[in-house]
Amino acid sequence: MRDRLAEIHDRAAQAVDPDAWHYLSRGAADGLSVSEAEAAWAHWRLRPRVLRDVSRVDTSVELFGSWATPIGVAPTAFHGLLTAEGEVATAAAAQRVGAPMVLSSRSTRLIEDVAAQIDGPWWFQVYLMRDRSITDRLIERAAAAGASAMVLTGDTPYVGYRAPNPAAARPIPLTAEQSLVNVADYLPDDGSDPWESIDQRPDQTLADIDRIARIADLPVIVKGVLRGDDALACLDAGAEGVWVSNHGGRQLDRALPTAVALPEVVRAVGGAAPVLADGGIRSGLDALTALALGAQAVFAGRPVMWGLAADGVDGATEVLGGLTDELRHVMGLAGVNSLAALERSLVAPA
Ligand SMILES: Cc1cc2nc3c(=O)[nH]c(=O)nc-3n(C[C@H](O)[C@H](O)[C@H](O)COP(=O)(O)O)c2cc1C
Ligand SMILES: CCCCCCC(=O)C(=O)O
Repeated sequence: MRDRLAEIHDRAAQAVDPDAWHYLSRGAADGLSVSEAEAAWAHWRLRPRVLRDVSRVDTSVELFGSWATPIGVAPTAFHGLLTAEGEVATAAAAQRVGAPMVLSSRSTRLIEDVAAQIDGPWWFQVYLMRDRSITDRLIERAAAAGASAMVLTGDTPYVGYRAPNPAAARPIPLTAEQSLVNVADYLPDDGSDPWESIDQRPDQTLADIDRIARIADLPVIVKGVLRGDDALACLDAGAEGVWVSNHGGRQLDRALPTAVALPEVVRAVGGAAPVLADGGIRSGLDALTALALGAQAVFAGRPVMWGLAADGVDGATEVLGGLTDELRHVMGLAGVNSLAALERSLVAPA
């Protein structure tokens, strides 16, 4: 899949506006975390089992819904930059593969139009916006449209510093219609800058977990956790899952790679709740490593965006389907035929 992904990546780079490409590719500050994320998975080695019946390898998983694969779509903003159908195309690809889809609060298509593509559950990612009532309405709409969980992103009290493209006229080449599609009806009509109402809210706290769970009447997973003690604090505050992530290296540069932080979080949680993970997942081997380290599901951010940009629904389907096929293949080679059979003893530090 790595070769195929490299090819999709290169075609995507040619297909999209250079400023959009800069937005999706860049990391925060010096870009250390973004460049470390992929390589960190290869610091683990596999300890396969032999003579296990792997004539059928099952990748299905139950996790706030039933899925054919534990490799899902991480929430990423502004898919309208990549393909005309935006998140509607992403959802169609997730539906084809049976992958969990997490819709970003910053989508460029109506929540209801995206939900209509999926015959079953999906999850909604929550950003707490300056005007709390706008966030609350988005949560209510997502729940009404069929979301089965809320993913509260905890690592973005404000957006990390990302060097601008020196040649860019605008940091993100979005139309106002794209960026405000879900919130236009709630904005003040006094001529003020709409971003003042919907910008990130820096005073978010653990108490927001319970608040969101009550508004949605759904489980809340906290995304962006990199420490065991923080995972426990989130669970104590009412979270029903934690998601290990450094936001694709776009928030706090030098934050730990997921491949390093995941074991500490899994140990601390001790099976009390699901642990999810993202960051640098580019192959079935990366996914297998994360799942054996104790993640119940893993998510791809940029690779899905590359697929969308290169080939719309078909491209995103190829990425999700290709990663899943490769996971199935390497599970068999490791001597495991179901996700339940994956366990920590299958991996060791290099
Ligand atoms: C262009 C872009 C936009 C993103 N937008 C969001 C977002 O709206 N909400 C969120 O929680 N995370 C967002 N993320 C972070 C992803 O959910 C995920 O943590 C990260 O992309 C995983 O790393 P990967 O790109 O190496 O797979 C974004 C990432 C990228 C690259
Ligand atoms: C300028 C608004 C960016 C919204 C945050 C999207 C995101 O999480 C990311 O770019 O990363």
